[in-house]
Amino acid sequence: MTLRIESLELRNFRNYDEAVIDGLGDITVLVGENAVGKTNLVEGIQLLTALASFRHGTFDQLVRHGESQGRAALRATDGNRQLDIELLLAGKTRKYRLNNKAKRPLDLKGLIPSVIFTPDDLDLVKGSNTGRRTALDVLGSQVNKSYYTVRRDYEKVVRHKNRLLKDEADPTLVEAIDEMLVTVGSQLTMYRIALFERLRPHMVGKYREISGGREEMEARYVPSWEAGLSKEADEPAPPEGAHEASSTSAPSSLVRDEVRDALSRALHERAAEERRRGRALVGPHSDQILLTLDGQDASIYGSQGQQRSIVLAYKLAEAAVIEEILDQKPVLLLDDVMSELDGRRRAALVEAMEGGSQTFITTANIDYFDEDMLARSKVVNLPLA
Ligand SMILES: Nc1ncnc2c1ncn2[C@@H]1O[C@H](COP(=O)(O)OP(=O)(O)OP(=O)(O)O)[C@@H](O)[C@H]1O
Repeated sequence: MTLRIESLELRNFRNYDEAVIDGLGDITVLVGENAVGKTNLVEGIQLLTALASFRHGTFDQLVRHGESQGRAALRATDGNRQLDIELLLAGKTRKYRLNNKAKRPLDLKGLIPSVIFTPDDLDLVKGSNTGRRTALDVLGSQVNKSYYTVRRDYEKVVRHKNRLLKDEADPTLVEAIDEMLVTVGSQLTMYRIALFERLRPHMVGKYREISGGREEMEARYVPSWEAGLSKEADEPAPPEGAHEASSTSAPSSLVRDEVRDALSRALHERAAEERRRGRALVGPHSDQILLTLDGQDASIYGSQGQQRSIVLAYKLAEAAVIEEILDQKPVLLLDDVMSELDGRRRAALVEAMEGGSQTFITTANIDYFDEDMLARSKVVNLPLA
């Protein structure tokens, strides 16, 4: 059964010294003027659910200025069990506890999944591939612990390789690290492709709904070694029995071997160039996610409104995939997005909010919400009295 957050507690977290918000229901509207701490609250919930922050800062930034330690905690229940999740911050470190027992972030992933939507998410379309890859990886890490570890391991390998290339190390050392890069990199690519193939149809469908079918949106994952292989790799992989392993469809061995070969070949072909340029060029850290509208690059040709629709479709697709894989609706964290959307898009968002997900939405202007909705929501005025 889906877990619902009942209460939140913050101590020396961002601009909060002590804050308790309880009696939370399906929809919580956080209202307040600029800089009162609406986004900080949403960030706290994201750290306790997705175990990551969309701000991608260091942990010491989360601690209230002038303090050495901070804490964020939530209590959730599904009617049967009660969970207390706690994040303890000290200096640059963070520690999690579940029901008073120390846990690694990995242990808590997927327990209470969440999807966050902020105005900065427009960068998903307009910005670089790095942002799109990161978004995919954050989703993958929430729904599959192996995805999380593979990605972490891959980042270590690339860091190591970049150090070797920068130091102009002996090519045999680079070749040795390339073997590891092929092993871990092909796994990460396969996880990404499988997850992407789950996400894509939801995205395309949601976009069609939001835009009223005026144009066709498409999304494509292009591995760094080029489009040649992506046709085979696009084949949906068969699920692998176990709930979690099937979550991002473990790759079939045929496709896995092809990915390994293509990656290995590209590394070999571009080894001299990598040495010359002093950095790793081939691998999933250079893969691309292309978004198009009627076949044209949406980042270049899409209007602001079309780009917003793509982001909204992406976020709704994320929520759908999480529900599909984890069999529970994610918490929706919507930070100041109403003002960015026109009537049709706002309606799509409200429909999603009313689809059974627990939702936290921030706004500086309560007028964006109709009375009906406010009557069904818990309205929290910030700053707290
Ligand atoms: N570590 C910290 N210690 C103390 N204050 C902080 C810390 N980090 C951020 N702040 C402050 O928190 C305040 C509120 O930030 P937040 O982003 O939550 O505002 P907001 O209510 O979402 O505002 P807006 O409507 O403008 O987006 C800012 O004034 C910021 O300087």
